[in-house]
Amino acid sequence: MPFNKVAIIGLGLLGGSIGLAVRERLPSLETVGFDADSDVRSRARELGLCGSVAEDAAIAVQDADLVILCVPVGAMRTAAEAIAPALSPGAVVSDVGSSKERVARVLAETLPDHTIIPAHPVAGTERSGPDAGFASLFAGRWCILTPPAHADEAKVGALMQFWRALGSTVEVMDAAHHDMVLAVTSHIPHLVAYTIVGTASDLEEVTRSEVIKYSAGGFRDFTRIAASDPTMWRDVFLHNRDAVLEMMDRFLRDLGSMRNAIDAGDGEAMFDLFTRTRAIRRGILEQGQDDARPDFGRADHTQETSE
Ligand SMILES: NC(=O)c1ccc[n+]([C@@H]2O[C@H](COP(=O)([O-])OP(=O)(O)OC[C@H]3O[C@@H](n4cnc5c(N)ncnc54)[C@H](O)[C@@H]3O)[C@@H](O)[C@H]2O)c1
Ligand SMILES: O=C(O)C(=O)C[C@]1(C(=O)O)C=C[C@@H](O)C=C1
Repeated sequence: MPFNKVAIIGLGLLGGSIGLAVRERLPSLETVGFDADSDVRSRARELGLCGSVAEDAAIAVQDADLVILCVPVGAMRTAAEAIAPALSPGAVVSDVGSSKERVARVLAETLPDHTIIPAHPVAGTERSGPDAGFASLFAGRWCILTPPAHADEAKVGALMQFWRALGSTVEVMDAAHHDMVLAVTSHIPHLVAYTIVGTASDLEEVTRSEVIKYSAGGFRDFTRIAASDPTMWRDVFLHNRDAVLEMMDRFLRDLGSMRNAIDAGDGEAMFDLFTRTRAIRRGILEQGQDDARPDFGRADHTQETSE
């Protein structure tokens, strides 16, 4: 492994999972963690998420050759400012933020003299906080790196090696392209889930108890997604604004077409779309990519919220 010491800033679902995965898969790699919330730092120590948990971000990154910012995308600047004075000159600074272009810009502005290689492990659950982390989160999942155009290739290769060691399949992508793809595959689906659950709970005829009572099927899947962390997702939509708006306009057009088909009794249009989307689902399953996260439902830490 090309790294000796990794500093993990932010010890929630992502940071905690990285710490646990390193302990399991790269036991010789030293891990130091930090979180801005003192309760999270205490809990991270109890859970052993990292080899040690520092009381200060600057102390955590001292002598680290890899620093991973695992904070909401809106907190990246504050987190980067806090580590700036103590970073080793040769350290690789990365992150796990769900949107990439603006985060990359913020990190480059805040840490102009350092190697920044943004990353996004496309792996998560609706849970957050230090108790949500688990070692197998990244196994068999994609991790997308979005290095700047003239990034040091050896350092990009080292970061790839790190994520592969945690079980991920690594892909390199342009940050703007990443943001467009993730807008449609992750960000808008979350927005749809938040909205449909909100709409259902707002309807006067459908009382909250009925929403819960009849949510055994498709709606229940939406409630899982809609239980995702509000801070994280507010920040994603504030940061990936342009790509989300572009993809949302397309989605709204397509939703409008479906509305027209229903209004006109055009069963053929509906049948065609539903047949096409069913084939997409089958294709995903044939590639061996189920929609369940690794071990989902088999261990306590991955069970649904509120159960
Ligand atoms: N949850 C997911 O499914 C998922 C998946 C992939 C990537 N991500 C990305 O990972 C990042 C972290 O998400 P998470 O799910 O682990 O969130 P989380 O809420 O579980 O953890 C975030 C932690 O960051 C801490 N924090 C906030 N500001 C800080 C600062 N300035 N310095 C130090 N610590 C700070 C918080 O106290 C919290 O403990 C986000 O950028 C998110 O977009 C999330
Ligand atoms: O499965 C879930 O609960 C997730 O929301 C995971 C998910 C996704 O949309 O795929 C959410 C945000 C991330 O940036 C990456 C993964």
